[in-house]
Amino acid sequence: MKKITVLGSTGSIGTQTLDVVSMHPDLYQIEGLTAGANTALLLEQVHRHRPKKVSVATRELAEQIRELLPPGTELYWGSEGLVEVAAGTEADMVVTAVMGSVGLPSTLAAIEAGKHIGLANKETLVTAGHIVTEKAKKKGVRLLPIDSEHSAIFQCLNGERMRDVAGITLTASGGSFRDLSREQLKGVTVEQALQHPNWSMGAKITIDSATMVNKGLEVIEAHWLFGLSYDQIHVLLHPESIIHSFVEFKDTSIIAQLGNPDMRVPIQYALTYPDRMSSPAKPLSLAAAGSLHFREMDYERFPCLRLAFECGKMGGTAPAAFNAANEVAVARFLKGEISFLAIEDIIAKVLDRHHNTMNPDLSAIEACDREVRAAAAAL
Ligand SMILES: NC(=O)C1=CN([C@@H]2O[C@H](COP(=O)(O)OP(=O)(O)OC[C@H]3O[C@@H](n4cnc5c(N)ncnc54)[C@H](OP(=O)(O)O)[C@@H]3O)[C@@H](O)[C@H]2O)C=CC1
Ligand SMILES: CC(=O)[C@@H](O)[C@H](O)COP(=O)(O)O
Ligand SMILES: [Mn+2]
Repeated sequence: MKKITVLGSTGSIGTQTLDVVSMHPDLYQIEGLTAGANTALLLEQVHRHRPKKVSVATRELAEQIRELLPPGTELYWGSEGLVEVAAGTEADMVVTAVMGSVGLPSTLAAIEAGKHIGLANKETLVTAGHIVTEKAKKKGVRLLPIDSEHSAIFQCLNGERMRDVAGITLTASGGSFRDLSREQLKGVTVEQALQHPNWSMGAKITIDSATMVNKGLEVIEAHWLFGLSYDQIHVLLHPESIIHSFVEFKDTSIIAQLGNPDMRVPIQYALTYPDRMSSPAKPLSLAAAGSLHFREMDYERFPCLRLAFECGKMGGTAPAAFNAANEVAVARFLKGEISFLAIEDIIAKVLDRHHNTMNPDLSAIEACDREVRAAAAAL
């Protein structure tokens, strides 16, 4: 019986992780769960999966649910609560499915405690990739990718030698506004931005897909996960999201991973690795798909992707600054405070003013995150 903790169990990845766990009750047991503010869903999950420890975003929320928990369930809150649930149970694996850089300290704590990581929270590697990967190596824990593109690359690399790899290509759907010109982007609404063509995901990542920030974060995530240089990482527009990504080898052979867009597949693979099990996902019929399409990435149309590559190559605190500016700008867009195109403006302005610190430790990254958030909120 594998023991699993899910950080962010009430979100899109979190609920799908619990779906996978529920399909295999003989294989998995839930040790810990955390939510932000959705206490109603957390309570349902707690009564179903009986974790030993749970956490919510604030003390107030914790007090609201204290009496409603099954006897013996330990209750925590805030960032310390996340860390306690991440590190303080007997879990073998922690699935990191919280949204944003708030996931960093708990992921580090889980690694420090020797837990294997099912990594959905890409912001963790973007902000502190050098620290997270070094700690994972030192502790001998696996960083098993859940992000669909990285799971695809991980699967394509299975049994291969990294020295034989020429490069990898991450596919990008283009997001909700793939076929709109920059002129047409001026009038788009939050509701339109939240209509992803292929995937049903949390609000923040759906907006990130439309700005192509998501692919930018994924490029940096891939750099750290697979130890590849930025010149070996490419992005290709693929509207159908059926080829999830591919690896090109030195002999020109390409190995790709394909499937209908369904996150339960990469989530389950992270849980079962190196085994595979049957899945409720709809099998892919290439005959039914008929044709797949590809386009070169247009970096003028999607400038955030270019910025992400630049920040990745720069290193230091630049990727953390890129990420924090984006988190604030997206939250402001979702609240209706700024336009869609202002997300890019805010990121670009923040980066223009950013003083890069090379090889930052955790406190330098946290300071950068705080400073950039304040700057991005004021723009
Ligand atoms: N959704 C997807 O298909 C994919 C997601 N990812 C990545 O996975 C991560 C999660 O994405 P997704 O599931 O879409 O996001 P959601 O917004 O759907 O869920 C986020 C989760 O984090 C919790 N949360 C949010 N803020 C806080 C906080 N301050 N403290 C504690 N918990 C908090 C939420 O709690 P609550 O809802 O209770 O407030 C929720 O459980 C992101 O990093 C994303 O980039 C990667 C690939 C695919
Ligand atoms: C499902 C998943 O992994 C998302 O990160 C997805 O990649 C978003 O799609 P695009 O960013 O390609 O629009
Ligand atoms: Mn992805």
